[in-house]
Amino acid sequence: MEIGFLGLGIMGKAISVNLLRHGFKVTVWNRTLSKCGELVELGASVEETPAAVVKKCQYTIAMLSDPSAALSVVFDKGGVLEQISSGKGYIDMSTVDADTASKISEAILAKGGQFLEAPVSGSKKPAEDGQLVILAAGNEALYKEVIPAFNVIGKKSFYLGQVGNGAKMKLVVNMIMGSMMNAFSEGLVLADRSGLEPQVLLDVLDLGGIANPMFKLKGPTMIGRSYPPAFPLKHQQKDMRLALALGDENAVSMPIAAAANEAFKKARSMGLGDLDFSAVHETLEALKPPH
Ligand SMILES: NC(=O)C1=CN([C@@H]2O[C@H](COP(=O)(O)OP(=O)(O)OC[C@H]3O[C@@H](n4cnc5c(N)ncnc54)[C@H](OP(=O)(O)O)[C@@H]3O)[C@@H](O)[C@H]2O)C=CC1
Ligand SMILES: O=CCCC(=O)O
Repeated sequence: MEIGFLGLGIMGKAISVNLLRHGFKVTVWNRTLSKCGELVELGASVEETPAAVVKKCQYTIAMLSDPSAALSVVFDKGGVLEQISSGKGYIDMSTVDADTASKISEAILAKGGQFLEAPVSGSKKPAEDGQLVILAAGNEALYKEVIPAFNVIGKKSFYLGQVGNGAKMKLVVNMIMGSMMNAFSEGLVLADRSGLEPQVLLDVLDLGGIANPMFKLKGPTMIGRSYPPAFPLKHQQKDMRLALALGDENAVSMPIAAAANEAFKKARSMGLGDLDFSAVHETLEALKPPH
């Protein structure tokens, strides 16, 4: 199966490498074209525009930063719409809102193409290891056709029905995750300031009912105040913002998510947007060195 891949950031690169490793032919494009070099060394082909990738491949996957990037790659000059046609499938794995997914879907369908949104749960390491959770919605026939690729990319795929449901599910999950990360940060600081060993707190948490892979993975680096980016904080804040807008549309009050969003915004204002989202820890006053 020949797959086109648009967007070689943290996730796009990891997913493309994994597809190549499993014998898929992959043709890549990235806005900053120089980032394609590493993939070429591993056997990928490169094209100079998203349109050229779509022209060459029956199926094209995109993994882009946010709604504006996802729209630009489809609608701008040299974009996906110029070459999408009957018999071609476009699969957008970027985390966006339901409106963005619907706009893209309508445009692709109007050109005779097939569309699937397929945001993912899981970060850099699960992407490298093919252990993502895929939240697909849209054209069910296309979903079935690309299952061989999804089986390599993820450990489980969900088909969620109409376009928009994938985006909504992903935003709900990340809203919970962003809120948890803030509570966890406060807990680490509270333990430290009240004379407890944060590492012992991690051990206690890991044995109880709120044990989870995120605390286990991020806890030790947060204690060391190191935040190498796996999931960039600017993207987590984008997801909180989009989840809050979904809450707004549905009249769901979300005071905890709103507070978490403020903390991520504050972290961005401190210049921490490109670090891992666990860097929200740095917003806590108690962590800062005394003046
Ligand atoms: N990292 C993670 O753990 C996870 C991320 N996600 C989601 O996946 C998506 C990608 O995340 P991630 O790989 O971490 O992000 P990165 O910031 O590492 O990569 C973003 C990608 O989008 C491209 N891009 C940005 N703006 C534009 C634009 N205007 N036009 C064309 N391309 C553009 C970048 O190109 P360039 O190289 O030129 O800047 C790059 O390829 C996001 O929606 C994120 O929320 C989902 C699950 C986990
Ligand atoms: O959108 C990013 C999700 C990160 C994760 O699930 O660990």
